[in-house]
Amino acid sequence: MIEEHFAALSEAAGKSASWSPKIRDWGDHLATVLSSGGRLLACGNGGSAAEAQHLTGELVGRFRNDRQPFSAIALHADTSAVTAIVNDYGEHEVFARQVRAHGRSGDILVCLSTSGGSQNVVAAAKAAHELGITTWAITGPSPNPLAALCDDAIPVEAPSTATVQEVHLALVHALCTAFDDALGVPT
Ligand SMILES: O=C(CO)[C@@H](O)[C@H](O)[C@H](O)[C@H](O)COP(=O)(O)O
Repeated sequence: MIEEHFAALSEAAGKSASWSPKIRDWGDHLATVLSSGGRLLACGNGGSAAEAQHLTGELVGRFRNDRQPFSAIALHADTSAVTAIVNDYGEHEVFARQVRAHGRSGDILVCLSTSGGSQNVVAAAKAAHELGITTWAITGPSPNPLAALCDDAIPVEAPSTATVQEVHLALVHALCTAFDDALGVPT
């Protein structure tokens, strides 16, 4: 089973290289938005929450070398806001309400979901559309509701949730590479 896990990861990661042109476009757009004072929001559940926070951490901190910090928020990470929203408005509102609080027209929302069907993430994408926020989905196999709803999507065609999540981390790092390239951050 362990050997099969690595074989599945290797196959899925290899296929994902075909997304390089789109990731380059995303990195260019992200650099334009964040450099002009915009913000990136990211959301996901469980392992995808960890990937969302990984992405925002790279932007607020740094990725490959020193550069200015950028505004990026992982929407699961504020435990006081999360618990209050779930308690007062219901679990499906947990990300959508924070999109309305923190997002502005022209910002970018990255939605991570292995199933592409988590209702709280779908609700966040819908709230973003109402505000003129660009939505990007990073999901498991297509078709899925999130990929269909968002402005653009990278669906990872892999058989298990674990493999999809592992490829999502590689995509997050690829996006950070494209972002730093666009900004001319030295290697
Ligand atoms: O990490 C794992 C499984 O590997 C789980 O925590 C998983 O992320 C959770 O079940 C999520 O709720 C799944 O949501 P999603 O990726 O389908 O949107």
